[in-house]
Amino acid sequence: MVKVAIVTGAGQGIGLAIAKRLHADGFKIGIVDYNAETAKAAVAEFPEGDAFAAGADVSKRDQLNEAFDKIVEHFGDLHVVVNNAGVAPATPLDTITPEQFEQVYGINVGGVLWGSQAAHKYFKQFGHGGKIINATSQAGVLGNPELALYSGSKFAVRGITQVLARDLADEGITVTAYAPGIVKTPMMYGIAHEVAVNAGKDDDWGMDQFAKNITLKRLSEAEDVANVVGFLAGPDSDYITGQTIVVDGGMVFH
Ligand SMILES: NC(=O)C1=CN([C@@H]2O[C@H](COP(=O)(O)OP(=O)(O)OC[C@H]3O[C@@H](n4cnc5c(N)ncnc54)[C@H](O)[C@@H]3O)[C@@H](O)[C@H]2O)C=CC1
Ligand SMILES: CC(=O)C(C)=O
Repeated sequence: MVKVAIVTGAGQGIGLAIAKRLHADGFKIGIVDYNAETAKAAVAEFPEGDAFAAGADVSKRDQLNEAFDKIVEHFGDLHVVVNNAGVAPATPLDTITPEQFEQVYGINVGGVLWGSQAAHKYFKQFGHGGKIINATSQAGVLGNPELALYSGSKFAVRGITQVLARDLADEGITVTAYAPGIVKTPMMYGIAHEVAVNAGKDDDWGMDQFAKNITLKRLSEAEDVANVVGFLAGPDSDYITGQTIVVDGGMVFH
């Protein structure tokens, strides 16, 4: 049986690491990203025929549905959906604009809702269950300074995960979330830079603001997160639903 997983935001960073891990676990990989260039480069990292990219902005339901349609038509099935795409601008309270609110919630929350809807449609159509796995953050468990929009959106992802776990359980669908800590990706270096500029400091200082409370005393690799998502996508997690698994080296305990 061909196992198929879709990972959004898999053009780089955590999403790409997840796609590679799921491929190593035997999945064919559908990559959804709004950056066509990185998505194409990501596909080239897989053996010929094992990965397929479809461009979409996850905040746009029609675009995301179309991307799912293309991937499912290409591989013929769907078993796992990882709603990973997200954005994280630093947003000190007085600087927040309605446009930023719509962008961050549209992508981080809308992307999870629309991706879950599309997953549900295909799990029903194929008559088997499936797994929906959503990206939240340690900042979605404990409010982080200067991240009001981002933290709020990631709290919402945990809420949606819990509700969908209850709503879809009867159909053999589990819904879980992963909450990374401070991962060495373009996103995290971007946040550290913004916070540093706002404070008139350098980027290392910005990173230290987030890194100083890590119990294991090292920043996260994207693979630390991908390992957990591999578990959530596989059969060993079949009795887990509604939970957020925190993979942050011990920043928040909940
Ligand atoms: N890097 C970190 O320290 C942490 C990241 N996370 C979460 O993990 C997820 C992945 O983060 P990173 O890999 O670090 O980010 P990243 O910025 O390095 O990569 C994100 C990817 O998603 C794509 N993307 C962004 N918005 C999109 C949209 N509207 N439609 C389609 N694709 C879109 C980008 O093109 C990029 O390929 C995000 O949801 C993020 O919030 C959570 C906790 C910590
Ligand atoms: C970007 C993020 O999720 C943080 C700082 O936890």
